[in-house]
Amino acid sequence: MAAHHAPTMAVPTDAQLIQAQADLWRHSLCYFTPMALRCAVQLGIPTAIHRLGGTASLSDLVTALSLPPSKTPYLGRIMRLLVTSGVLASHKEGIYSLVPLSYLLVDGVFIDGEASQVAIVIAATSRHYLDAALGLADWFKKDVAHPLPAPFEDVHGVMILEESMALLDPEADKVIHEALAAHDHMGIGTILRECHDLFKGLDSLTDCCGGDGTTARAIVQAFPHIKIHVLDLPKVIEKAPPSDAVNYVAGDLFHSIPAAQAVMLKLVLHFWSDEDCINILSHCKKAIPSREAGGKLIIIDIVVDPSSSGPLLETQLLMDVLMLTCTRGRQRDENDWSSIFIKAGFSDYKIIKMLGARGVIEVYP
Ligand SMILES: C[S@@+](CC[C@H](N)C(=O)[O-])C[C@H]1O[C@@H](n2cnc3c(N)ncnc32)[C@H](O)[C@@H]1O
Repeated sequence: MAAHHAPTMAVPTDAQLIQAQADLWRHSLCYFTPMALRCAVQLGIPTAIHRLGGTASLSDLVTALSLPPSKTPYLGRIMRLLVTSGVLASHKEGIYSLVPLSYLLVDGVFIDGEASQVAIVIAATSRHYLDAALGLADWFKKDVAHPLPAPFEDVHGVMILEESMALLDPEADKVIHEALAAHDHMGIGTILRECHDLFKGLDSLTDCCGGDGTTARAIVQAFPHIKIHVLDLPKVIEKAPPSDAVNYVAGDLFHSIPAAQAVMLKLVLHFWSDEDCINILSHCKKAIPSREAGGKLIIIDIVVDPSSSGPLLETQLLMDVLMLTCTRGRQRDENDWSSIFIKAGFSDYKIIKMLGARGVIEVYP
């Protein structure tokens, strides 16, 4: 018979139990916040508020969005949750306005290029993501041989961002790609303003997995003397807008990376396992000169800061569980980064700046 161990925690007091139950309700139901956000985006609420001059009452919104007037009180309840969770503001009872977050959900918003983040909301709250997350417990119980498929692959039988996903559900695949583009396009303007020295003095740069070249074109606009190569898969390069300013290279980062003084990996490594990252980083090392000759890698990715707390750490951890659920990659803290740099043969690195949840890291051969 199993030995009976005394519980290590004392029975909570009544006050603690009451609080615990309320907390449990919140933790079990807080998925309604992203659902309300999805609803607001699908109805076009941020765009409507913007077009109405920045503030709107419920009846303004019902009219602007051609909703049945009978739905007005129900809409008010969704709006109340969105205000409480910081997605919208309401400085005067019944009047709603945008906050920076909801400004990013206005159609056609332009900040250093197209900046709408609507696709991220739609992809992150899609059935494909939710079904993958619902499969987590079953995935944990399976003892599968390496390479371990992500829960997304386990549930859907296809890999996210691969051709197989496009064949399974072209519409969902399109949404996921749009979300990725929205995610990637944000930020280079800020990086150029906040980390100007990052590119100063470089004569050439390879943007490894540089997508359609949006980032590279922004860099070359700010630093016209830098010769930039953009490496990505042939299917991506084929669709990239023509540009005299950048040299597009269709290829595979596991095979060869165009030589340059610096190689940049922006939002790339979180997608790959440590083993793959070490392989990628070793290829990058071959593409750059010595540290004395100015050789370096520029990595822009989340740097989880376990010593922080609150919403920023929670965001980083949610992004990590997203990676766990949908990819074979992960988000890394400084120790994790340092370990893969050393294993790939680099001698040193420096976190140049943290920009929100992301860090800008220079890695030296
Ligand atoms: C998350 S996106 C990063 C885009 C870009 N760095 C940015 O920040 O805008 C990842 C990119 O990696 C590319 N990619 C995936 N596997 C690749 C491979 N084996 N070789 C080259 N590029 C690859 C994808 O096509 C995609 O454009």
